[in-house]
Amino acid sequence: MSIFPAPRQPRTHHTHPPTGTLNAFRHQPEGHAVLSEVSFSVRPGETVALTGPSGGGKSTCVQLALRLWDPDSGRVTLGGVDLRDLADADLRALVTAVPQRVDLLTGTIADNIALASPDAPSRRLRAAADTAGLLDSAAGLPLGLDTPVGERGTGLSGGQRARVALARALLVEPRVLVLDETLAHLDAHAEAALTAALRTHASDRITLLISHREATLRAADRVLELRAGRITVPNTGTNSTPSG
Ligand SMILES: Nc1ncnc2c1ncn2[C@@H]1O[C@H](COP(=O)(O)OP(=O)(O)OP(=O)(O)O)[C@@H](O)[C@H]1O
Repeated sequence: MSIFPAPRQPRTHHTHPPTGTLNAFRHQPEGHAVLSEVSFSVRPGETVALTGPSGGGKSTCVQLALRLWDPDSGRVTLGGVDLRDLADADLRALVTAVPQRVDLLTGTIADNIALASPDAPSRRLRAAADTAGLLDSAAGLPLGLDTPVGERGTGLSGGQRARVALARALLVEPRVLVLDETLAHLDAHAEAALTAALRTHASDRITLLISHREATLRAADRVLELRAGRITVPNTGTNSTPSG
């Protein structure tokens, strides 16, 4: 699985990207192969949706991109660099996952977005909130970023919390944003709209998202279906040309 280019990598990685192939991954040495010969590349700016039946290996795939695990054979690369060769701190700065259940603290929505990037200028914070849809009337927050948040996020809906979590992740400016059904708390229309907004504001950020919803899959550049640990429908997005 190759994700490229990594930020601040020399341009040569664009022209000679190595192929990242995940030959096999098992959760336990004696267990069944959860992923087999999963090989795909994602280009800067692309939004790739992973879909497929339960147990197909979607979460495992994004967990490998976060290096929660290492493949048994094969490799996962970012900008041509094997994730195993990146320092943990570098990897954490490059690849950010939005958790399904985000911890919110007492304060305002702005305070909560800023948590991971306290020094970010307010204009960037506002832009992240805007992309996450928190400034839209549809977000249902008349006080916007000044909306008070109770302990552990009380007072906010699941969808609003998901948007705050997303804005917090965007403020970090990761090169790879991972959404493992994070937006499932939103209704189908809102999830698709947010996916489309993320794609519009992607610049060279890569988004890997897991979703089952048709509208969201249509909003992605490319859809990969994982069944029993294999990609069964590679490169069949509705919006894109095939990736190299
Ligand atoms: N920590 C683990 N230890 C052992 N097996 C695991 C572990 N996590 C996942 N598995 C197994 O790996 C396979 C793939 O799981 P994974 O969560 O990646 O699938 P998924 O496509 O994301 O499914 P879902 O849509 O239900 O979340 C399943 O057979 C699952 O039981």
